[in-house]
Amino acid sequence: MATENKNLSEYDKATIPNAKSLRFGIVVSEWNPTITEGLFKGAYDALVDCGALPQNIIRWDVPGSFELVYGAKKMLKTHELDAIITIGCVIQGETKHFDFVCSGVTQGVMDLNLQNDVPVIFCVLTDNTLQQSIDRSGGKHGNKGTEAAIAAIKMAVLGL
Ligand SMILES: Nc1c(NC[C@H](O)[C@H](O)[C@H](O)CO)[nH]c(=O)[nH]c1=O
Ligand SMILES: CC(=O)[C@@H](O)COP(=O)(O)O
Repeated sequence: MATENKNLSEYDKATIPNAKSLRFGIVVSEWNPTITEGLFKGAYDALVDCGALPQNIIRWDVPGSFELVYGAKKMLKTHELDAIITIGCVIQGETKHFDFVCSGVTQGVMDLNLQNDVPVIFCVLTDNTLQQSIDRSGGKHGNKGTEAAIAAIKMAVLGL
C-alpha cells in the first residue's frame, strides 16, 4: 500500500503499549529544517500522547541525514535508551548525491539495528519533491514522525 492510500498519523491508542517507563532518543537532521521540525513534532507529540515522559525523550541535532547514523551510534553509547528515532528529509536535486545519501543512511540505520539491541527507527523521507515531503510531515498524507513514534514504542517492548 502506498502512502497515498494510508494516513501516516492514524493510530489506535488501545493497541499501543503505554510508554511511561520507556526512554527515547531522537536524532534530527538540520537539512530541510521546516520538514524535519514537522517530523520531530509528530514524533514527540505521539510519544507523549502514548505516555512517554518529556524528561525521557532526548534530542540531538546533526547537520544532515548522512550524519544520522553516527549521531544514533554515539547516542547509543552515551545513554541507556529503549529506542532511537532518526529523522531526516532527503530531496532529489540535480545530481546523484541523493542516491548516495539515501543508500548510506538506509544501510547505516539497518546496520545499527543489526549490531545493537536498541531499535533504531528509520524516519527519513526520501522524496522527489518538496511537496511530497510537506505532504508526509503533517500534510495531506499525515506525519511520518507520528508513524515512527508508534513503531519506536512497539519495537521497544518487542519480546517483553
Ligand atoms: N541534500 C541533502 C542532504 N545532504 C547533506 C548530507 O546529508 C550530509 O550532511 C553531507 O553530505 C555531509 O556529510 N542531507 C539531507 O538530509 N537532505 C538533503 O536533501
Ligand atoms: C540529496 C542531496 O544531496 C541533493 O539535494 C543535493 O542537491 P544537488 O544534487 O543538486 O547537488
